[in-house]
Amino acid sequence: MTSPHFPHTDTLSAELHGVTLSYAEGASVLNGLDWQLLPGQVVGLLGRNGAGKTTLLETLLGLRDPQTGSVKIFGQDAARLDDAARARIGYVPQQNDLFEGFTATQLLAYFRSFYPRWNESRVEGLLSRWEIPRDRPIRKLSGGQQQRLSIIRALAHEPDLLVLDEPVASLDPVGRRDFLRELVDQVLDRGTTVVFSTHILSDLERVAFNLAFLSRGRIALQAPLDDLLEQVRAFTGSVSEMAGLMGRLGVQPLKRTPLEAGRERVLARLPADTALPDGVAADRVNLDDLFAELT
Ligand SMILES: Nc1ncnc2c1ncn2[C@@H]1O[C@H](COP(=O)(O)OP(=O)(O)OP(=O)(O)O)[C@@H](O)[C@H]1O
Repeated sequence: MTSPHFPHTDTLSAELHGVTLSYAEGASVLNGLDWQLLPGQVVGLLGRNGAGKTTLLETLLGLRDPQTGSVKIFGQDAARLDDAARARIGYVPQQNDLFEGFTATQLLAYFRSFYPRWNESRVEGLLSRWEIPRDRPIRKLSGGQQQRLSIIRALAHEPDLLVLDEPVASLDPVGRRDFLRELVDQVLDRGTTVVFSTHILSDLERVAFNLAFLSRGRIALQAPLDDLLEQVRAFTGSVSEMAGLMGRLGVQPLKRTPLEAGRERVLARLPADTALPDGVAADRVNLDDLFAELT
């Protein structure tokens, strides 16, 4: 999603290589993870509870130090970003970190002072449209109002990289729709790179997202949602039939699930226009199936 008026850059928005991270008392959460975010890409990060999405997003932002590997944002070491690069990032954490004693007006005035770029008319528009009380202490706002304010703060300085950790968790369906519309506008207007984690799969289907599946500490697969729905198929048969079929099609299974009596279900991504051998039944999968099988 790029157009000629965006500043041209070949630099990756974010780049992680061989990233391993474990917490002091646990097994590794990220396990040799490689990941790239291209400029203008919109990526939905999917993973089960506890898979490590928050850990990954915090590591990507340089807020956590991995034990091994490298993390770069706009080509710079994420742990040592200069001020100019920092000002190009917007972040909505899972637990909002708004100063609770401030009002929305005070909070936004405070953050405005840090950023060379600040879109006041967008801020004003969103505050009104999302009906955020401006002069009440933030701790007295509802969870959804606080989350909206956190989103406004992250959009206000027109970031080039926007990272959102479960941004819609406490929004009602109308709030989620408004938020997604705003996100799409941001991407269309500015070519922003966006990555966000969510469990609400129907929201992902509303925008032409790339999906990244986090499983066992790695990005198991990243691809445009439309391509996945078009190309991924489920096959069922004996283990030997499935091995023969995958060989004939020249594809690696994405997931193998053992069934009774020596049979298995195999999920595979077929190149576009693959002709299936006669008599082979292939089921289409939906986003729920992909989430269940790939995370
Ligand atoms: N500060 C911490 N100290 C120790 N362990 C942690 C810490 N934060 C997370 N973990 C553990 O790391 C794993 C990954 O947690 P993380 O919050 O990154 O997952 P998640 O995919 O974001 O989960 P959810 O979908 O439930 O928000 C979990 O097993 C969690 O218990």
